[in-house]
Amino acid sequence: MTPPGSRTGEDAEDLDVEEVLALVNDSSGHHARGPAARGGTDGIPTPPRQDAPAPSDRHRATPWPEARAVAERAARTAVRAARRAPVSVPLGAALGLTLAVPLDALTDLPSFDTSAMDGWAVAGPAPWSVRDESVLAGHAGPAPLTDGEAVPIATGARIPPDTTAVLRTEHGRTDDKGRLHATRDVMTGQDIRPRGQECRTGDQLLPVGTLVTPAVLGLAAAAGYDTVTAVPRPRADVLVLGDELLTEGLPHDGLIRDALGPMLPPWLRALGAEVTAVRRVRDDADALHEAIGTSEADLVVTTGGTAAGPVDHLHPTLRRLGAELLVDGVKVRPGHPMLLARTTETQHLVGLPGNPLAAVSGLLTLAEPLLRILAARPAPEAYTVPLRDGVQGHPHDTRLVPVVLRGDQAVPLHYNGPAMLRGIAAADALAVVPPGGAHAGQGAELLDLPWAAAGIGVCFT
Ligand SMILES: Nc1nc2c(c(=O)[nH]1)N[C@H]1C(S)=C(S)[C@@H](COP(=O)(O)OP(=O)(O)OC[C@H]3O[C@@H](n4cnc5c(N)ncnc54)[C@H](O)[C@@H]3O)O[C@H]1N2
Ligand code: MOO
Repeated sequence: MTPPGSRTGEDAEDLDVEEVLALVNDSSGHHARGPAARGGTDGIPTPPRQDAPAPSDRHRATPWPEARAVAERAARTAVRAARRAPVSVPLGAALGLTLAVPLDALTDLPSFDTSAMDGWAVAGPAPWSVRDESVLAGHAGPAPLTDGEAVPIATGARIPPDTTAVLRTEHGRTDDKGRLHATRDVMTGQDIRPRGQECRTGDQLLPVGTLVTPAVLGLAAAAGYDTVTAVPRPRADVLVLGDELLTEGLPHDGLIRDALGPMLPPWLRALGAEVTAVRRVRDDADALHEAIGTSEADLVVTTGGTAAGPVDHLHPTLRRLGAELLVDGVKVRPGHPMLLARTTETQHLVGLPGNPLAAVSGLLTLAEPLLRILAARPAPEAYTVPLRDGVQGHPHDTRLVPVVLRGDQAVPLHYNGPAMLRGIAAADALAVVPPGGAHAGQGAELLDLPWAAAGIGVCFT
């Protein structure tokens, strides 16, 4: 095993989905846990990491693109350390997973010569005498035809031996003696799907690394699979911090509704995670320490407590746990206090700011790349769309602005303040607005939202 941090940054960049998959497949079950695995605790020195900021940069915010790259590298390091074995998952539970072995056909498809149409199986030239019985889908072994014979047949039924063609219902006419005639030319083999037309047993249908979509589930079932072998879903625990949060009813007396508890779990699932726990943690340093320290998840997501308020316990707690801060603030608005920490060799923590749109920003900046690599999902192709309206920029930081897609333009939405969800709830994507802003017509990179057309929005289970 390559020890974490021993690769050069350049090598680590080259570790792509295939290598992640290779590591998953070559699982040795090594999984460091507990305090000894926490860098810098119990007198164990923390080795220098290629994905940690240099000590002099520790308290400087990371540029937005770099923060995402750090999250990817951190995940690669965790994949190398964890070496989680591939899992066999029933088709009904496999949506959104990544194939860890190729999907090879377990059968010929079709597995028998099949009628492509409702009509008659015919043998030899017209006219044909028509048998009384019909051949239906699901029937086994129809009797062979002899020349001059026809038998009614349904779409999907087995073709009787010695059939020369299938004549569609609408292309046949029966005369007064009950003989069948064709109203147009009949080509040998027409409307017969020959066995193995789509694949032969053993053919590779899909390679390793394929995302399991609804169509993949359908293909796997057709090809004889009950389960697929996939990269295990990364586990995520969500810790919602804040004594001011209500879980029901109207805000009152300075208390507000928790917007993140309902929003984050399904969003994390759409990003490929299995959400193993959603816990509310009161504003108490010991409670937070216990919640993080006992989590067995690959990713702990906290909300709130990232800033320097009187009850913002996250930084001190991470220090107490001996966690290593890989990103401590990002040059992005909203969400700049977001953070990424390595809590153990195989576990990371993403600290999302409490303001709800700032939390979304942190989710897409840090949690998305981390989960994508852990789940061995392919990176989405970056794409840009012209902005219909200019967007004011931050002087130094990237801005993420909710947009809707209208025609071939992205229309920036109002209500994009850090504490607002009204814009993002109506949005198709977040536009990445560089420092200094963007003028009308300028192309902006878009981050798709999971429910928008291009994403795997089908993960809402
Ligand atoms: N002195 C400074 N204060 C703040 C700074 C700063 O740089 N210096 N940054 C501001 C920014 S930007 C943000 S974002 C927030 C981050 O705050 P925290 O992560 O510490 O979060 P909280 O203080 O706990 O909450 C902030 C805000 O969000 C509300 N909140 C929290 N959790 C939820 C939830 N689950 N659902 C809905 N709303 C939530 C909370 O009530 C606060 O209003 O810090 C600024 N301050
Ligand atoms: O993250 Mo804060 O303003 O950037 O809400």
